[in-house]
Amino acid sequence: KEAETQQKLANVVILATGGTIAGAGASAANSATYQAAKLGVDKLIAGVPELADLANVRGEQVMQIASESITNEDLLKLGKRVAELADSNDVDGIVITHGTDTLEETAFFLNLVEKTDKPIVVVGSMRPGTAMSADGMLNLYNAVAVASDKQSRGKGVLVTMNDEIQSGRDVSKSVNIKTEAFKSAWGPMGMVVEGKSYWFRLPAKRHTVNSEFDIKQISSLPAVDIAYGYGNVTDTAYKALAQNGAKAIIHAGTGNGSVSSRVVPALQELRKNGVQIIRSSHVNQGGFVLRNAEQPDDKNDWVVAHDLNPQKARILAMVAMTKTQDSKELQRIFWEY
Ligand SMILES: NC(=O)C[C@H](N)C(=O)O
Repeated sequence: KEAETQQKLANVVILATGGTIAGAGASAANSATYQAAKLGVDKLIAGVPELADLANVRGEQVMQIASESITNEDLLKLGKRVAELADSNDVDGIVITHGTDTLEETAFFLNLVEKTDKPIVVVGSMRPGTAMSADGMLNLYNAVAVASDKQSRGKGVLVTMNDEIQSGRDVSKSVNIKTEAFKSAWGPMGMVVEGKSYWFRLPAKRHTVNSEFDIKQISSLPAVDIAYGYGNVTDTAYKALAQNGAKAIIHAGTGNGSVSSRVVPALQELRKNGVQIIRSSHVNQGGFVLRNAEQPDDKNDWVVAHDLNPQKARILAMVAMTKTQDSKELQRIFWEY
């Protein structure tokens, strides 16, 4: 009988990378003061015995770090392991436990480069498992529920936080401390309640199987950095980033991705020297940057990130620049993904 149910259940692999979901604090009152990335994947799985009702779950520790310390090499390592698992016949879905600080970057990266329609779900928590009202257990349970559900196929990389199913492309950590931290300007795709998913919308942008990018073809990512726009800004950071080897600079601009008149000449000069300039917005939710609005992008040969926030624009620029150095191609990619 047991063997029969095991056969019916989906096979889900949990790839653990660290973060607060694997964190531990000194007391149950420590919801914000704790060390991230302490617990191994076996402990995470053992902490939620109900996972066994949803899927045949096994775990792998890919790394053990707080997500603010994730590097491009870590992204590639994780991405390549996800692709190997997605290719194997005995894997139906993949869950990645991850710190929340850069979770949106990893989720978007995987959304761009994994050539599979199998569910890939990235999940974290805002409180460590040792805290009162810890959110990791339920978030993980929901992630495994979504990853083992056939309905989740072909919807791009997903994120399950706070009972919601979000698109890995759109979602962003918009609040810290609170458990309702992850929001998308375009709304969640669905909800998970008691291990069952309820879907309401689909992503309109290219992803996974419809993406022109493939992790198997990517061996390194180019240097792309971000500089912040604010009152009284100077061009120092932009110039320093370029001097340090940045192939593209994401302008985390004010408002519509506007650029201070004190910075414009430096960006025009950098572009002439081959550095791509990509205008995005650092408004907290729902940045929306259009070509030639605020700045003459056609004349300057700059690119706009449209609705992608600066950290997501960095991910797309890196992936795109593994294939093209042409600013018009880059702009096409920014419209399509
Ligand atoms: N809530 C968290 O996971 C935050 C932690 N700093 C991390 O990103 O690893």
